[in-house]
Amino acid sequence: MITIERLTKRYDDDVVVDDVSLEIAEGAIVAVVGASGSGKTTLLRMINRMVEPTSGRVLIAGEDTRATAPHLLRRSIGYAIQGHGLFPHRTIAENVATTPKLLGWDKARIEARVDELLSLFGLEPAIYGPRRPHQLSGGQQQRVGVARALAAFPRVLLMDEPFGALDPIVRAKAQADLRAIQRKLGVTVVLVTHDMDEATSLADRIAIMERGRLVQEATPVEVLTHPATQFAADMFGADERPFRLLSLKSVADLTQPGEAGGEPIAADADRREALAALLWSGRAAAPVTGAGGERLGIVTLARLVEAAAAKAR
Ligand SMILES: Nc1ncnc2c1ncn2[C@@H]1O[C@H](COP(=O)(O)OP(=O)(O)OP(=O)(O)O)[C@@H](O)[C@H]1O
Repeated sequence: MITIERLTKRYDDDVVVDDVSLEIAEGAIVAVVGASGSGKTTLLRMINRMVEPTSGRVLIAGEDTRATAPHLLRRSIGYAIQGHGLFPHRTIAENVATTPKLLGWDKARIEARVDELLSLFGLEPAIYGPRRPHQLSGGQQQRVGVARALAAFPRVLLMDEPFGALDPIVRAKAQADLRAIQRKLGVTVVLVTHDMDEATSLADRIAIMERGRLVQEATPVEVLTHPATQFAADMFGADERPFRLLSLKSVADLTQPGEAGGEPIAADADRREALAALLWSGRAAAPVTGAGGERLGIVTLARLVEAAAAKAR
């Protein structure tokens, strides 16, 4: 749905994005990761023409982005950044309404859309709509930033470290919200992040940048188990890899018949959580329960340890 073809950006003699080609499927979440200065933000900003490529092109739904004036293109592509970029003197409702207003939607339609989005992000419209950004917490502002980016039904959402400033608990909630909302709206997301857990848990595919070049583009499992370069391996941390691999799948299909005592583990819990629960409580197995609390069997420490090995994928 987004086709990036031989995209290059040069500043004088500096090649900051170097001949990058990438296909992004409709409705996918792609995380772009890489060291600081590797060209992630520049790549992202070439998609909505905030930065004009030196050469190469971007197609969205088959259409060359150069066919549309940049300011019009940006109305059809959501953009959310760290620090939210909210207009401080506008209310939350006005912030979310920014693009619909530019598009000339009528008042009733804008109001309905603002209410819908604020509710979707767990912000009561009557309470938060009239407030100014400084009257919200960082996590709430971040959600407004994403709501604003989604207001005019973009097919593409670009996110540059949108959760970077959030504490781990709020961040996990924001990531879960994004996942749920993305699935609901079917929007294609390109997400620049420094957080490898975020990349592995949120993204369908991970694009790894190294000095302007795209060195690997693959699923999280592939990136973890078959990193294309030493740098790609280092990025995901040798000592973290087994745990990240475990976090990609639930315990459901490791469940086996048997009896075990103690606190049960939900079948949809991820395997990393299950391993932590067993290690922490000093058990070799735990009961597994379904959505309705029914017993499905047990998961053992041994199965989890087996599943953490690269060859187990
Ligand atoms: N307008 C510009 N003029 C000159 N050089 C630039 C410009 N914008 C970015 N660069 C350079 O391009 C390189 C890539 O920058 P970019 O912001 O894309 O990297 P990044 O991977 O997003 O980094 P970070 O993770 O630190 O945000 C950097 O070396 C940066 O200094």
